[in-house]
Amino acid sequence: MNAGQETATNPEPCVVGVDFGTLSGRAVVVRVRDGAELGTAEHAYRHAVLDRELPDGTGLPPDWALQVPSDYVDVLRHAVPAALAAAGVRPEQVIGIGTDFTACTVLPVLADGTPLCELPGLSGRPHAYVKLWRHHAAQAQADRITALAAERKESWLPRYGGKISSEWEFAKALQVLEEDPEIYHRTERWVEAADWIVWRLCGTYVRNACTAGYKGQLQDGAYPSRAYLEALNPGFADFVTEKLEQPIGQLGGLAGGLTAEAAAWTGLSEGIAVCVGNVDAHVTAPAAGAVEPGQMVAIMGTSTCHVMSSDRNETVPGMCGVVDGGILPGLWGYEAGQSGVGDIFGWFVRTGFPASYAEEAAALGRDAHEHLTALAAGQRVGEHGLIALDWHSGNRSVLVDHDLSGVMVGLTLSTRPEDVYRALLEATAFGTRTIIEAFETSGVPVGELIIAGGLMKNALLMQIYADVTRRPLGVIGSAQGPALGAAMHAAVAAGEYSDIQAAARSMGKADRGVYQPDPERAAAYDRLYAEYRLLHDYFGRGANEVMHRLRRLRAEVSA
Ligand SMILES: Nc1ncnc2c1ncn2[C@@H]1O[C@H](COP(=O)(O)OP(=O)(O)O)[C@@H](O)[C@H]1O
Ligand SMILES: O=C(CO)[C@@H](O)[C@@H](O)COP(=O)(O)O
Repeated sequence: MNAGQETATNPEPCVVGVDFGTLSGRAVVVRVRDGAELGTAEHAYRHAVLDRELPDGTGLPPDWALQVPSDYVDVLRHAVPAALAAAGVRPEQVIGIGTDFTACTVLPVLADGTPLCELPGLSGRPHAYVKLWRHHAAQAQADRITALAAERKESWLPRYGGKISSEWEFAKALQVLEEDPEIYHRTERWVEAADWIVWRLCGTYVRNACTAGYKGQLQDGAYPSRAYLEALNPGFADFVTEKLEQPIGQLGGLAGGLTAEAAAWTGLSEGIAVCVGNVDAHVTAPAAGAVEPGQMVAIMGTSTCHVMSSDRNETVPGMCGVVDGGILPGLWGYEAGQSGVGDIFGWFVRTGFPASYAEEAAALGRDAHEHLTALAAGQRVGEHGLIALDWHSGNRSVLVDHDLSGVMVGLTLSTRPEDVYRALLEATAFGTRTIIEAFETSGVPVGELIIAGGLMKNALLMQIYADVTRRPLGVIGSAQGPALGAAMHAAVAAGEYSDIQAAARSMGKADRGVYQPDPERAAAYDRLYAEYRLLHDYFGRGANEVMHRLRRLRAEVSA
């Protein structure tokens, strides 16, 4: 008997979680009692990521990454009914829906939530679209935001490890003001996609505490002041009061009831609980059962987010933020990350996978990643003679600089694709170790590492992370960690659990210590890591500004 058949006769309450990722949305139907995942479905965004041109062919400069908001609604229309059907669950059994989103993924809308890119005459204007989290073209604005905050000793700056990212709400909004003032002035609300989708579901705009804190610089109940914003750019002075401020909803809180329109899209019942929005990485921590201080969850997919709660509030260099209750109520939530991980492996597969390898992989029934991984798996540590920097999508922690780029040292005429691939896997592990060390040297202990996300299927990568970090690695017990986490928050919003910790105890899943560090390999990796840190500091901390010079040259030439 499959899960669907089982539940067709079982009236137990269920919740739906929807995870809005970089390329697709995934819905999962979850049983409230024990977190059993009864059915799931995925819907790819029709426009994926717009990084070269708009749908009408208007070209985009380098470092842009946009999305089309109607693609998100299509996920509600397609993935949710398909997940329900796969689960064999009747709509009346579903008592709540929760969502999570990539972040900071942010869009300009009118006061009623209409996206500007849907207005007549604006479909050819890049700044009218959603700016995806990995839109990195606001680095110049981010640099000014950081420099001015440092100069004025703004109290919120240390909460972000001393640097504000170009990925976040203020840098992206300032870019709109400075590059397309008309779009800026027509923007009535500058809204996280995480909140926009909840707005679409329940008709109420509630700003979630997670993105407000991590991406919107809301600390101790206040945003950056008007005087600070005015000093950045006089036209930006009223950004907070005019376009950003909104009542804050706590994670797991009730945003409203499902509207008739959204009930028709999803096939769910009108009026069921719609949970306050949340972020993909942050919802995954309770899904992996990580509700104790010091349990770090790394959500490894196209990028990696490291999230951890702690009872200590310390300044950790290059944090994406420390937010009170930012992951779990009552604890300080820390977020760090790497902007490119699976994306870097994907880039190499697209550009460095020869036809002869593709033929061999096809004959063996492997995809390109599986083939390169299998070829690289037999190597001893250091055998390929390579060391790489994992900055193909910039550096999010601890340097917080998206104008940095990738490096590969040690290439020879005998270097093979699997050597480069393995060096890239290792580089991302060194990036994670750099982040863990930043926590520990700042007085925030990291006890345990639990991995979630699509990359946990790569056993070689997991073993490399255990060896490089010298930590046992656990893995989440779900292929849909974020969607499960979103569903768990929905169960809290629907009143089935008193808080997310209680939901995590019944619904969260992880297998602890699946990968153990090997002392010999760990020692060999220490030597390579020392080389990584040399390159990291040399290219990343000002000794050699070549990466920035190359960016400028590229910008001049493309202009
Ligand atoms: N076997 C593999 N080993 C390493 N990387 C992989 C493998 N298969 C896919 N990838 C990479 O994983 C990423 C997708 O991860 P996933 O978790 O599915 O997506 P997302 O981050 O959007 O949720 C892609 O960037 C792809 O290049
Ligand atoms: O930055 C965050 C969360 O703060 C993520 O949404 C972002 O890295 C995107 O994550 P994915 O790689 O799509 O899983």
